[in-house]
Amino acid sequence: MIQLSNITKVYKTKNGDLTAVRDVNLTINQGEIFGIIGYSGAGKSTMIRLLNGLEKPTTGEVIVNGEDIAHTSGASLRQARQKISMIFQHFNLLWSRTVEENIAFPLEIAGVSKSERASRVQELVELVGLNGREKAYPSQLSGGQKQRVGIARALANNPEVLLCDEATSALDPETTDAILELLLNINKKLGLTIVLITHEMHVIRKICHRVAVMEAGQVVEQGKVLDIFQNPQATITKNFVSQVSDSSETKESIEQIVTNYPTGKIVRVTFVGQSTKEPIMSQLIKQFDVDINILHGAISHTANGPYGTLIVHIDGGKENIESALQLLATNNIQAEVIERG
Ligand SMILES: Nc1ncnc2c1ncn2[C@@H]1O[C@H](COP(=O)(O)OP(=O)(O)OP(=O)(O)O)[C@@H](O)[C@H]1O
Repeated sequence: MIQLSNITKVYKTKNGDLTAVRDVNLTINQGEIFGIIGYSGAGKSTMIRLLNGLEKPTTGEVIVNGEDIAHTSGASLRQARQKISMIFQHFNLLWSRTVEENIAFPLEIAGVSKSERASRVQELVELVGLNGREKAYPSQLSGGQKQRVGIARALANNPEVLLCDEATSALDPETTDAILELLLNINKKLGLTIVLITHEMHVIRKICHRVAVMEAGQVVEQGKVLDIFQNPQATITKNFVSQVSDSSETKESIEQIVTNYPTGKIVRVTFVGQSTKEPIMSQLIKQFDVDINILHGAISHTANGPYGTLIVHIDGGKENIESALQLLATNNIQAEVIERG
């Protein structure tokens, strides 16, 4: 559906060349929700602008729907871009137009007749849950409702790809979840391919099927969201994962236990699928004569399925602890030592 091959983007600035994106290769499949996560300056906005042809790569190819966006211009670029829609952090609504007039705007530009426009707008209003708010102006809407207008407007001309530029970053946590649910429903209902950029791992966990992690213009890690949560490789990915896995209380209790119990190891154990059903902890205690103290436990849900995390303090003889960790590994259970006593 979307193929980025060897993409590099260099901006010419008055201080010299600045490489915003460096040698990126990505494939995004039809109908998937793909997330790009990174801190500020990582190159996410540049990536999204490359996907809709607002920026041209310095080298490389951007294929969307069979069309080489990077090497197309004029009428054929405009035509290709009709199939690529976008929603924004600050909604970018027309403030002097009502909800229904905002949604109708791209239909007017596309030359859709007045009666067709009216029925399409009503369909979209229902799809995004704005019934009864058709005549309201953006200033009379909550942030979540404004983003619903943004989504309806983006879907008006039946795009094949929806790009989301930090679409929930200006919203409170509850509204963020409601908007993410809406995007997930739209993806399922319409089979729409969604590409989103964010700096929040919560967004990735909640709706994305796959994710690419960007740092200093490069994709340092990519894969299925469940795999990335279970077994993050790069340091930056581990930081993002701990954003949603470890509460501040857990961090405090880890610090406390390290002070109080200077021996043993603190280990984050991640269970997926069948492994959640095995009584593995009691097996470790019996078999290796170790003490296990549970510090934190949680089940998290991703678009690929649930996974469970336990943070435990394992104490006992050095060799026994090693053997216990070994047993987890042979059972295909991820165990990461996060602190050594
Ligand atoms: N038009 C431009 N001209 C020059 N440099 C740019 C331009 N756009 C982005 N950059 C630079 O490219 C790098 C990547 O920026 P980009 O906006 O893509 O990152 P980002 O991950 O989206 O960060 P943010 O969330 O802060 O926007 C930054 O160093 C930025 O200053």
